[in-house]
Amino acid sequence: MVQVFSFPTSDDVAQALNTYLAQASATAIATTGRFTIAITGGSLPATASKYLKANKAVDFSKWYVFWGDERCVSHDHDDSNYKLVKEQLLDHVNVPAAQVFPINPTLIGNPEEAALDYHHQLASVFGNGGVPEFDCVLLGIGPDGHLCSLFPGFPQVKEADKWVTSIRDSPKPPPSRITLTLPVLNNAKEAVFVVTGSGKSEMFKTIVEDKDTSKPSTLVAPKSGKLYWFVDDAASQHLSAVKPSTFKL
Ligand SMILES: O=C1O[C@H](COP(=O)(O)O)[C@@H](O)[C@H](O)[C@H]1O
Repeated sequence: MVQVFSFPTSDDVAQALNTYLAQASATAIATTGRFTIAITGGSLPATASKYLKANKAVDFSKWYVFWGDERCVSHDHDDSNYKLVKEQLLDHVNVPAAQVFPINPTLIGNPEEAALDYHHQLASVFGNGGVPEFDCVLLGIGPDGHLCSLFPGFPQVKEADKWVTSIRDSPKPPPSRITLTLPVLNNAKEAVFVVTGSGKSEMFKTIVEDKDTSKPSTLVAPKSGKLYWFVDDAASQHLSAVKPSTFKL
């Protein structure tokens, strides 16, 4: 079930995400005792965390936090997606340090090794038996239609076996990165995109309505069928055939 939820403002998106994530977390914890989530960088962490970080009903002690992609920089670098999520969310909530899985900072000079290490970090939580099954992957889109560090026309988009891959020539700086692959993203129980602002409105339509498969974001199609788009009206302004749904859980 693909659903687009469009809200008047980005603040409304932040409030709805708080509601959604609180419920998704509670459901997963009631079922499995934990909530596993992959979070990306860019503009998403601020929107997703705005209300969530103060939500006392969420049991963050049961969260296991991974990154959808990471730039090969130190943890305190301004380009670090870890730093971003730490400052926006993790510094404000009680996720145990042992349940937070950033890139190994000793391997940032070697993206291939860092990707392999990240595979092992995933395996330490999900086991080696099969593709990790996140409760939720929280994703953004780039203006070119990329997601995570899967860029249009780059071979990483076609990766069919590895859970984590690397890139040394990212068209968006910094050039060296690691990223979860589509097999992992599409094995998530729920995939949630967040898009705000008019700047991405054309690309949002290209992905959701035109289904342009040259854009990596179009290729996110969880086997579970649960794909949600949380967007503001500025981002959804060009939709015509796709009608946003009323948000309710
Ligand atoms: O480089 C990246 O870009 C995308 C999109 O970022 P945004 O700033 O356009 O929202 C992001 O999802 C990804 O994690 C990041 O590494």
